Amino acid sequence: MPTIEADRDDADRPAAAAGPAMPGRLRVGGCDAALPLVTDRLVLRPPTADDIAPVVAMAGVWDVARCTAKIPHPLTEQDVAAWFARGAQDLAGGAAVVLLVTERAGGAVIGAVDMNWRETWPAAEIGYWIGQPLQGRGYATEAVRALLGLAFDTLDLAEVFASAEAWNAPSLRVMEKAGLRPDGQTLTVPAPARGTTWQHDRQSITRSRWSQRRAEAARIVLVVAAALVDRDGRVLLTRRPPGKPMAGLWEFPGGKVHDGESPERALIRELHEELGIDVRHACLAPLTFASHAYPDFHLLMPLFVLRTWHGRLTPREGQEVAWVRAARLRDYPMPPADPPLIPALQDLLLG
Ligand SMILES: Nc1nc2c([nH]c(=O)n2[C@@H]2O[C@H](COP(=O)(O)OP(=O)(O)OP(=O)(O)O)[C@@H](O)[C@H]2O)c(=O)[nH]1
Repeated sequence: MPTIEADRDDADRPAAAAGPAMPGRLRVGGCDAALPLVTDRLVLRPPTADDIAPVVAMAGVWDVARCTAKIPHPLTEQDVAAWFARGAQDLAGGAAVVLLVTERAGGAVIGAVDMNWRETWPAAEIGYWIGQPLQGRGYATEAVRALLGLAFDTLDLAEVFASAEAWNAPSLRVMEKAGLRPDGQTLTVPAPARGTTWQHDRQSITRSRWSQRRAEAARIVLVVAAALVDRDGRVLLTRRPPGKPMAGLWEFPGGKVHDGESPERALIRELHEELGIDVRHACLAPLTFASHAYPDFHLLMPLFVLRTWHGRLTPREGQEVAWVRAARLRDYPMPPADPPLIPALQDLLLG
């Protein structure tokens, strides 16, 4: 039975020890600790014994195991316990990290990531998997981005690489979205579930490229939005149409502020374009704002409250609309920037 992570001989480590020291131990817990990693939707934390059963249930599925370089099939509780023990040892030794991917809301374990810099320092190899019911929601990309932050910000590594089979399009897409690119090297990778090895094209990202992407992502995009409130105190949400980023999510009507426009003028224009209504500047009451780091830009979005407008409200872009009671706003899935706006609206409307 292959183990979940093959033992590796530290003597094989390249002569990196001649240069600066390998990163030290990562501190876990506490406000200034490196771990856990927290993202919009996830907490990435070291495993505990309570996680063995859920991990076996998820990673024991053939369609998960067959794509990884670590998971044997069938998978036993002993395999997972050994993997966790090895992870704890590596974490303590400052050589690698194994983190479970858990949902911030509810704390359920949904997958795992690992990063190993023992043999490859000052580069690191990463791996990731998400359990089947939760695939396709961008969790792996979110987790990998957090791992890159750990690699470059905290551990000061020079490069991070990963690889996947050419048929594993979802995994390759995760790398692409996280900024990794094919670098012309090939890797021989174990495939324990299949009892073989694979030749993979390696994909990587250097620290300088990652810093450059991060600087681009810090670009502030000013978007302005309105909470239209009707006579019954309900709030208008509109649904992002198919084909747009974050399609299907419910948001406040509005849009980007163009060069030379004030936020109020931009909002008046957007509300006319999107909903066919005419709005007077004096009817826009500033309420609160959203400030959120999306992967490729930083959103700054003032939210105005609007109770009076002229004209018949008509969704002009084919978008779905809903009038929602303040107490029900959280029932509507929104872009990640929006939920922090809800308490201010509820305070205003529910008193
Ligand atoms: N209007 C609006 N945009 C929001 C909200 N929350 C949020 O994250 N956004 C983001 O802010 C940006 C709004 O820009 P937009 O609506 O003018 O642009 P778009 O991407 O839909 O299309 P466009 O670039 O073709 O104009 C989008 O990235 C959108 O996802 C919200 O509540 N209302």
